[in-house]
Amino acid sequence: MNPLQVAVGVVKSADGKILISLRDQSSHQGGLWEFPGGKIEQQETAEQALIRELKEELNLNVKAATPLITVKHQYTDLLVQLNVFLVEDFSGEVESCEGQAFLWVEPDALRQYAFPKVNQPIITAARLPDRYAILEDTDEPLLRINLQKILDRGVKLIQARLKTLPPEAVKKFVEQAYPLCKQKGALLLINSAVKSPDDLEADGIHLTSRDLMFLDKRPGHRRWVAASCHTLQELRHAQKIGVDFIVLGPVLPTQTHPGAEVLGWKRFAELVSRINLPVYALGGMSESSVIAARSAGGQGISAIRAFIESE
Ligand SMILES: Nc1nc2c([nH]c(=O)n2[C@H]2C[C@H](O)[C@@H](COP(=O)(O)OP(=O)(O)OP(=O)(O)O)O2)c(=O)[nH]1
Ligand SMILES: [Mg+2]
Repeated sequence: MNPLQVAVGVVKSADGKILISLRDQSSHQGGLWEFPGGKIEQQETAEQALIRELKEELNLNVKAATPLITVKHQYTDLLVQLNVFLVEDFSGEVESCEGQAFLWVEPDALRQYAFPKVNQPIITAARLPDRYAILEDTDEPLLRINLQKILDRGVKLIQARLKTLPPEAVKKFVEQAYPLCKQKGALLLINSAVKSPDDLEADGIHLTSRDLMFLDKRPGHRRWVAASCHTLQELRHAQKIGVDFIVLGPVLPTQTHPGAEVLGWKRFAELVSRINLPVYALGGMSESSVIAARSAGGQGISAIRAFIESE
């Protein structure tokens, strides 16, 4: 059966708040909060439907929208596909055209509201940025310089992938790095290949694909859990155990692995479409690849060099 196609907007104000509205009691999934939107009509693109629905429901004029995430869900009574857009460019004051309640909410507070079940990955996508920097092993002074470069570039999500640095040096580095990240409003995740990652204070853990496949449930005490994936099997396992977001690659050839087999954007898009999770593209990315990643259904890009080399 073909899913019911729905266009949905994560509308973000200039001060970073997100618009949610209350579904009418009598509607499907009634009484729950939602991101505004509605059914795509015949002969309409998802974007046209989004523009029409946001005008009809809230009197908002959407000026630009970029794809954020697509999720599919089988309710007992209905199969839906939500085509979600990020809307940062709009005009008009929000009005409740259908008498519904609405609220502007901080992204991190979205979890406190009751949404339909399928909305969980949309909430995660709304809270995450479009760039995920990987901080690689190198000697310590350079590591600090690289972290500073990443932070100065405004990247708000960072993975410390310190696989070969001795545990004491990792601990010392993370103790300095975490407060710096906090100061800049950036999240710091520790790669699971680090010895005793649980002893380090940070925002979460980034599982290697190997560690991911060994787990049969989400490491519970972590605020954020991410994972590296290369195959559909790994993606499905990550979704099953409740990982928050994924890094998938290699998408394009890299200087460090010239002959390696890559997915390409087409296969990346296919794989992303099979799961309901935010996915960052890894491998051969530059800052400008964000647009390609988002068009392919991804959350954005993950990279090592792109954020420490000069633009
Ligand atoms: N708009 C929206 N719909 C959602 C969300 N989450 C979710 O499961 N849905 C489901 C509920 C509905 O089955 C379907 C969207 O339908 P809708 O009720 O918004 O459609 P519409 O605005 O065209 O409504 P109507 O004209 O039929 O009254 O998607 C969400 O965050 N926003
Ligand atoms: Mg609607």
